[in-house]
Amino acid sequence: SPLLPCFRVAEFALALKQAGLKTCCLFSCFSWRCLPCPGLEESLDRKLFGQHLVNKVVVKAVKGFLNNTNPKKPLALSLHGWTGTGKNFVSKIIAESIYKRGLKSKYVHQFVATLHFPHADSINLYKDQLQSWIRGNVSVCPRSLFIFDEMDKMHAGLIDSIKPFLDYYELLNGVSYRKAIFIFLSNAGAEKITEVALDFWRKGRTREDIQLTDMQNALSVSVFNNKNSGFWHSTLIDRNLIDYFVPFLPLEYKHVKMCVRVEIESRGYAVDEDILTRIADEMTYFPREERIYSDKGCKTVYAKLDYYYDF
Ligand SMILES: Nc1ncnc2c1ncn2[C@@H]1O[C@H](COP(=O)(O)OP(=O)(O)OP(=O)(O)O)[C@@H](O)[C@H]1O
Repeated sequence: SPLLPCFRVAEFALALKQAGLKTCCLFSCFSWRCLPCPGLEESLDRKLFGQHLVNKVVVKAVKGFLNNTNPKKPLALSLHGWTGTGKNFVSKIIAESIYKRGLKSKYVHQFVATLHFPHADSINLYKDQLQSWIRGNVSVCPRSLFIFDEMDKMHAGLIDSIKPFLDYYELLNGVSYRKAIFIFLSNAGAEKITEVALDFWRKGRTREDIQLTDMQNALSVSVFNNKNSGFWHSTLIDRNLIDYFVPFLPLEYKHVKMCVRVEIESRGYAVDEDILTRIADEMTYFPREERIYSDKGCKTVYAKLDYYYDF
């Protein structure tokens, strides 16, 4: 039965409790979903539009990692793409597939570069704080998830301070980081991704023909060489500590319409096709001649909805 592992975990937890053992594992097991991530693939298929590469890589990476009882290093995913194409959205779906409380779980930790690390002259302080924060949280629960947003705005060098945690060490000062997951989000490489997508479009090939191999080398090089990427001179790439570069394609008119439809339905209103089209038409698209890709992805469609519907 697919529920069997759940019962096993519950039985195990109960046994530990009866034996008076209050361990982190006990708590973390209770707040996990059943492995291996039953909802991840289904959620991505249903909720994420126009990102066939993302579905493929994320499911493979996360499921594979969670199924491995003895990983040699923590999982490090680097999500790249244009604004509003779903990077935060996918992080949320991953968190929800692992932890019952999703992003609200106490084992999920989010950092936003401009919010948490705003001052260049405090970089040494941030390095210390970040290291002790990660160390503290992984000591409490090895299955912790760390999400770093706006990596392209992160001061060069800061991210290097977490390098030891991403590496292949069995233990660092008595703590193993091998079961943790690190997700980095950034706009770096978005131009390169768009270039590849546009090239396919101009050649009359479908978007779904784009393969990971069309993207990955180009992406890693462009991110590495971009001084503003936050990964610049970063030993994370240098030492191959990023397991997967995940490219988010720019969203087209039809995807914007899908986002609007979902939002109207989620607010419990009947979909008015006319309003839906008008909202999608109001978004701006690039490049200037072809006008294929939404320059804000799906990001601002929700605000536009408020204007048309009297919610
Ligand atoms: N590919 C997509 N499929 C379905 N919904 C999407 C997609 N992309 C974006 N959205 C919707 O738009 C919202 C904003 O997207 P999100 O915050 O994930 O963008 P982002 O790529 O993280 O942008 P930024 O780079 O500006 O942080 C999401 O919460 C989601 O509702």
